Amino acid sequence: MAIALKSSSFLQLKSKSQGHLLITPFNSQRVSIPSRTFKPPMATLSAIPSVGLSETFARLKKQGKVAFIPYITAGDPDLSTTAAALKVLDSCGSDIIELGLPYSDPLADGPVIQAAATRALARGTNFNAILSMLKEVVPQLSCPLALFSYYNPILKRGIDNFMSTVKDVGIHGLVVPDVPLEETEILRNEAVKNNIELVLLTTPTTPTDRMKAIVEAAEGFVYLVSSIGVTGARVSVSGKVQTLLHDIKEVTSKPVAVGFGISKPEHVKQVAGWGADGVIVGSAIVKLLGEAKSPEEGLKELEIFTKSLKSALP
Ligand SMILES: O=P(O)(O)OCC(O)[C@@H](O)c1c[nH]c2ccccc12
Repeated sequence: MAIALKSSSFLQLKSKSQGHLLITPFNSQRVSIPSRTFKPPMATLSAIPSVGLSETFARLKKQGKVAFIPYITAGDPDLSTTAAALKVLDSCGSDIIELGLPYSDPLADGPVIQAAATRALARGTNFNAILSMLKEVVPQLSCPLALFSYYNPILKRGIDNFMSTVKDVGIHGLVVPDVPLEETEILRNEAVKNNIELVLLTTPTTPTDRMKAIVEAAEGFVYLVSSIGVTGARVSVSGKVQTLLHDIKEVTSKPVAVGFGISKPEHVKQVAGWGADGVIVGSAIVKLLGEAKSPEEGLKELEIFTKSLKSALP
């Protein structure tokens, strides 16, 4: 299964020196997939934040604001710290939180998130435990949650089963980095049934026609990967992002959030200034939580860091 998935990945991954991975788009064939209008979850889920990703972006846009979207890996350093971290991120003004399911073969991740996933799995973090944690914590959050998962764990559970299960714990969005656009239809069909928005990614090397098809099919927001390679903090954000944002915005009015390598308030400010609707920060936060002397220390540092990133945004 893993080999078949790799060969058909949306992000084709090529080995590079020093074990790094280069991400290039899979192919340039254009496929037209109808987009849909997001419907908010039913009132019966009133305990759970009922505002989805697109609605969150729409609200922020009216206020002239840019979404702050932190990413953390579930189970690192342990699930109770993840639960506490979700609450800290929420109370410090995160607009959407991206929560990663730890996976043993995280192809698009750099050393920091790979290590976080390894630690989480080594502690025995599994899907059911993550679901139980979410069931308790999501009703206490005011911002929506997007789950990040590689395709294999979703397939393993059955796509329909996976979607209805995560919907039941209040998940609003899904990011799957290794599904080619051509294979997203089945995922989207199940996502639609469960009011889950399927976020799609475009990279600096995605050909224009393919970018247009991705943007057309994306829900919630378009994830613009800022640079080729794997996740991880970088010294600066490539100036190319400004042009890429411009190109995407010429073909869509859907919100665009930029991620990969964004790790400082200056980066966040710069990307917002270039017209992004949202900014995603992963590795810098994951590192801080994973390398803290204790979970308590990590949560304190998380609060300070999140506030500094958030306050750099309009
Ligand atoms: O870690 P970074 O460089 O800040 O990048 C965002 C990020 O962590 C998150 O969106 C993400 C984690 N793993 C991924 C794999 C592919 C695409 C995106 C991701």
